[in-house]
Amino acid sequence: MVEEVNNNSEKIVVEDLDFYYDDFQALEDVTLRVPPNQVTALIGPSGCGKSTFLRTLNRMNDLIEGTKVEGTVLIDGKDIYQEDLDVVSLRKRVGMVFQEPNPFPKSIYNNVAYGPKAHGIKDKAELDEIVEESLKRAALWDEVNDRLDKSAIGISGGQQQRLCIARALAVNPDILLMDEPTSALDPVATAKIEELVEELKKNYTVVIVTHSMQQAARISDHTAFFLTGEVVETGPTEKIFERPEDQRTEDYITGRFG
Ligand SMILES: Nc1ncnc2c1ncn2[C@@H]1O[C@H](COP(=O)(O)OP(=O)(O)OP(=O)(O)O)[C@@H](O)[C@H]1O
Repeated sequence: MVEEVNNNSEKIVVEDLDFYYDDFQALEDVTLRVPPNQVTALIGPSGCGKSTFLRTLNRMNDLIEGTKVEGTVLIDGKDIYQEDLDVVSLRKRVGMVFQEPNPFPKSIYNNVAYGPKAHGIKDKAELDEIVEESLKRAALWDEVNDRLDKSAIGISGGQQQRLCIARALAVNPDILLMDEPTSALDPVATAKIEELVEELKKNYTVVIVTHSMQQAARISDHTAFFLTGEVVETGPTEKIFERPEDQRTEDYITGRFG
């Protein structure tokens, strides 16, 4: 089912996307629109292609040998799979946060400053400002501003995950991809990340994979339900959860399978 949309208002437009790991087809004919400054949740049973799909949005799958993509992914109307596209700047614009917090074994400051430095920013005052602003946006500044030179490995898992979010924000993306960002966290740390996601959508377009339907219902505006590599249904989260059109969506959200 394809939702009626106004193309001009879409941040990401995916049309007829197929994806292969060698001979195995992991995504089939995926068509999906992601609206700007909203949270879009990808839900569905394990192995249905959510993470694979997420990684097609910043070409992270290119790093896996033997993979093949067919179809179209437009970001702000531009095809991100066109041959001469600069993948480094694509990944700068489309940041990513993973399931396990994965800070670098460096100081808190250098975790956040790493990306801007790699992109050529050398001025200390400018870096200081980026680090502070990114940590504030990731709702971590108040907890770590007195120990920026301490190792990122010494902070809690929830703080590490917010640090990874700050690290992604430091290179000024406009889209943030989150692959089950709370699955390794306790309920308190999870609640903080969920609150943060709500806040982030004011400035960023967020696409989040989650195993938790409660989480999708709490924090997303749009939801796409994936099943064996296909998008079965997509639409406003409230509609998907309260009035799904496809029986398979209903079965999944009511816990009848998956
Ligand atoms: N690097 C890879 N090489 C080969 N097959 C892969 C690879 N990564 C994923 N797959 C396969 O592609 C399919 C989709 O996997 P994917 O991780 O995208 O699903 P998912 O919905 O995100 O699952 P989960 O919720 O368990 O993370 C699965 O059958 C998986 O085994």
